[in-house]
Amino acid sequence: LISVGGGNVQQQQQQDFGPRVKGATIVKPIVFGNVARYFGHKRNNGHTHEWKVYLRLYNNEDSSGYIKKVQFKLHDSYATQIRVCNEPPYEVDETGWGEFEVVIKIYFVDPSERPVTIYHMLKLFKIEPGAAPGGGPMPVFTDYLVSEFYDELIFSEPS
Ligand SMILES: O=C(Nc1ccc(C(=O)N2CC(c3nccs3)C2)s1)[C@@H]1CCCN1
Repeated sequence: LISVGGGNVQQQQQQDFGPRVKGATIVKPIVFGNVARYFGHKRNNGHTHEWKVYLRLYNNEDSSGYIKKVQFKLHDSYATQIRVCNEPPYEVDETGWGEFEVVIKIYFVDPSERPVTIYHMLKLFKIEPGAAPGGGPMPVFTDYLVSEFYDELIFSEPS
């Protein structure tokens, strides 16, 4: 569970969750992850897959009232390593050849709510037991792959 810092929200009413009750806790379910598709061959630039990394509210609820922006930090070999989404959909479409960690950072409308950082390991290949030398797992390029996780943003209303 991801707790969003102790914002002094009640005075500013920055987050529009509707009427606030003292001591209440607001839970916002989120989904983040990536989808990937194998091109079926290696391109001239060495890229083999297109992929999309994303973050969304679980039920696609409107987040504009309390999420200001979402940043995706890619590997430093990508042009513009930090991709910023100032409104939904919070996603980055790219191509590549390998898997690496993407750092997702959620900034909130209320400046007193600290940003939340999520680490997602980009997944392109299914690891399946294969005939790798030494019998280890053999990465398989499947045509389409989804690697998706659930979490919750917890906003605690100071009592
Ligand atoms: O793969 C891995 N790291 C990767 C980092 C970046 C990757 C990638 O796909 N690309 C760089 C990007 C561009 N190059 C030129 C213009 S954009 C396409 S892969 C690690 C290493 C071993 C296990 N996983």
